[in-house]
Amino acid sequence: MLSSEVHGNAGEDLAGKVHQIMVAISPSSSSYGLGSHVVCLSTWDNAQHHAEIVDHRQGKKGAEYYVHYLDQNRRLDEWISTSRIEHFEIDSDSHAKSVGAEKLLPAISPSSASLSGPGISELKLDTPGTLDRKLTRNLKRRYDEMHNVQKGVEELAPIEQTLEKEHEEKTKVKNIQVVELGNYEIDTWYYSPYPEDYAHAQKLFICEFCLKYMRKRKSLDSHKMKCKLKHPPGDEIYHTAVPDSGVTIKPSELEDSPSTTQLKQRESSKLQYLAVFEVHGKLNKLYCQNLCLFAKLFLDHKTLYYDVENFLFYVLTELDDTGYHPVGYFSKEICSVEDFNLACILTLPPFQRKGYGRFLIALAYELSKKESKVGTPERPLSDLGQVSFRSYWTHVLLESLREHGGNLSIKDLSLMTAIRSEDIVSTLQPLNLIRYWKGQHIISVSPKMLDEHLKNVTSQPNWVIDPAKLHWTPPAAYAQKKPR
Ligand SMILES: CC(=O)SCCNC(=O)CCNC(=O)[C@H](O)C(C)(C)COP(=O)(O)OP(=O)(O)OC[C@H]1O[C@@H](n2cnc3c(N)ncnc32)[C@H](O)[C@@H]1OP(=O)(O)O
Repeated sequence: MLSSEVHGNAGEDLAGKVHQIMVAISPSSSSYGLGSHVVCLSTWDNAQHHAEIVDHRQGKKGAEYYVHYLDQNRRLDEWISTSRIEHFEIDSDSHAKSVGAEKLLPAISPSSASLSGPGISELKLDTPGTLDRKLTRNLKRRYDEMHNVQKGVEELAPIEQTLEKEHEEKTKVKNIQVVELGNYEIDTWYYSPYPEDYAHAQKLFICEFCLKYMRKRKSLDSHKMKCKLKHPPGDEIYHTAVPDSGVTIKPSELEDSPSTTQLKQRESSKLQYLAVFEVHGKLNKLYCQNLCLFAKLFLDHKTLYYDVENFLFYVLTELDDTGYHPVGYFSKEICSVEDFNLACILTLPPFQRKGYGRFLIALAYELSKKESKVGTPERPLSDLGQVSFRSYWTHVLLESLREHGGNLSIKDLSLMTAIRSEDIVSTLQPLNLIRYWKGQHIISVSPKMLDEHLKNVTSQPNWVIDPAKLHWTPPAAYAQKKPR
């Protein structure tokens, strides 16, 4: 496949530029000033929430406000009409202070209050705040490290604070509201720095094979006639078939290239054929840039957009008789000095909570095993990233301990699973399976404790990756490859 077959865009002539958010009308024409605090009815649960006015504009039916719900993730920010604003909070400062304090410890645990909204049906978060008040600064730092808690802006170094504030300012209003990809129309979650001509389109049309983005359906239709890609432009490194029930078909039971008849048979028996493609950032730059811009619509934090050359992208696809349709991906730095085995991970919203995130995480660790390395995901982790990694680590570690009768050191476990020691400690400690003895952490576990914990894990399918079926060469060998 030639990389020139990937049709168009990414940065276009504006590569690397991040756009300013438009402010449609001046603050004076609004009855709620920017930054003021209100109580309003959200559209995602129709309940009252404290919110902050982030932006405003003149809509067809009057003033509209872009609000950030103070106790929620930014993916739930939205434009609402004045009729949804129930009242204005005069004492916004004191409220802001209390909310700021609550936001310090967003640790995620499987118990406690749940949260809902688009794409987030049951995210469970610890009720924060109480713990914070009891911790000294030192203890809190240790707690944060242990639990992957992200720092508040005020805790960052000055240069990081400036960058963080700039990032917040530039990305505070979601620019593109909807994307159409294949058979799906997907509501976006966050701002993405598409080039100026596209950055403020209400909706973008995206070719699901080359990820070129367009503003008009007719452009997409004519593009489809020309685009020859039927899968991501790279090498297939793994395939498997999974039934809807989540039980794995052994890769050995799969023929190498399924025929249309076989695919139809699978369809009737509700089998889903999955394939993962490795796409090299240097060999297929445009595709990878388009992928990053698209992924940013669902990733809150800074991510790479244009400097993709030093990364590999592992794109998970579902196969049907029209082609390989992307459902998620993760990126991996070719040479990570910090032992990161995954930079960014995304499952597209329509495919979330089906086990694909865990499949991709498991794949990232299988690649680390092939490299004889231990790995860890790049920080910061998003709330959904944390919950997914913690679930994967918990499951894999408990299973390994059960298999070996609990008689393993942290180092043994790390070598066996490719999970970094710090992640092992932070996973097993809250389960009371770690003791601190003579200055070190040691695993302290009985079969009964393991059985108890294992009863509570995994509601999602757990697709096992068969290392023997993984066709993959560690990245060092890529230095010699030429663009295709
Ligand atoms: C290093 C980084 O990249 S951090 C950034 C991570 N990426 C993002 O935040 C982008 C947006 N989010 C996503 O793309 C997805 O939510 C992912 C990739 C994090 C997870 O993908 P999914 O395909 O939904 O994950 P999957 O179905 O395998 O579930 C994994 C675990 O997370 C849990 N989980 C996933 N979504 C949710 C949710 N909304 N609420 C509660 N739990 C959830 C699942 O229940 C499962 O745990 P369990 O087996 O213990 O039940």
